[in-house]
Amino acid sequence: MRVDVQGLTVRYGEVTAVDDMSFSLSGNKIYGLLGRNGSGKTSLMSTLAGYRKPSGSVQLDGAPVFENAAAMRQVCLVRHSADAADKGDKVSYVLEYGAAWRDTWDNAYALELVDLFKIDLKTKVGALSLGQRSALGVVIGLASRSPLTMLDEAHLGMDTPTRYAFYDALLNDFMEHPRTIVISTHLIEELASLLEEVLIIDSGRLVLQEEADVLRSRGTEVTGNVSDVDEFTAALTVLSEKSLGSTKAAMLYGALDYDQLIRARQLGLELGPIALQDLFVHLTEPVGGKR
Ligand SMILES: Nc1ncnc2c1ncn2[C@@H]1O[C@H](COP(=O)(O)OP(=O)(O)OP(=O)(O)O)[C@@H](O)[C@H]1O
Repeated sequence: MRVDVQGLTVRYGEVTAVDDMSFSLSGNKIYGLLGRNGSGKTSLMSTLAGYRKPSGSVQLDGAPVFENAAAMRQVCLVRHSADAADKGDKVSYVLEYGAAWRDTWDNAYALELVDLFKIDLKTKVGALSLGQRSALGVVIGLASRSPLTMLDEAHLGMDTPTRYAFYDALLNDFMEHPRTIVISTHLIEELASLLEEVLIIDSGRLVLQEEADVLRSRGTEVTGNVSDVDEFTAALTVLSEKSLGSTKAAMLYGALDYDQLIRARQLGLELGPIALQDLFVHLTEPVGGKR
């Protein structure tokens, strides 16, 4: 599903959560929506899902989503820890409701995922742990097979093995059933390898939208002897550094030119792709104000 957003602003009284945002998603990719706390991710996704009237335009496959039942049936937004589900409902009822609402729902797959995440169908939502509630949200999100599926911090409270099971399920199902998936997360490195395109938002504004591989090529990780790395990076933009004994790794922002690549080789430095997380930290406003 294609998504077109034009001049979108979301305000809560004095607070501008989304500030004149415009972008398009060509579709059938896994998109990472990255942004610091309060940057506007949830406000943006709920507007894309048609939950709030947009100031500006939000179109899904060329049609406005707000007050458009047919378009809204094509969308599944899973907020963290399945908080939209009624705590008194049994898991089995939540799945039935999911099935009734979505034409693309795959019930056999939903049951497979419930089994994978070890969720008892007879348990009431309120009796599930935080991680189990999140897993239920993921079951709904994936089994819906919605042409636009948005997962907003869907991993909240999941332990590490469960999160990895979620990432595997997501990737496998996406390969078999390509669709537009938007994931917001603060665990950037864990999900980085799944993301094909990345949108970074900061204070309600789109900072960048780029293919994940292109984004990674905007920086370099340089590893070698502490003194060699220090010499090499002296005049460059260093995003972060890590030292272990006599070895140091520095994350650099900006592409290296030919002479710098030659110098790195002379010094015996190893060059590798930069971590998405370091780029993200660099591109968004630091905690406590401007750099
Ligand atoms: N219902 C609301 N009433 C008033 N202000 C709100 C409301 N919902 C969100 N906001 C404000 O809008 C801004 C964006 O919030 P939003 O939840 O969209 O950000 P987010 O990027 O999803 O944050 P997080 O990563 O912490 O979940 C914040 O300043 C927040 O305080």
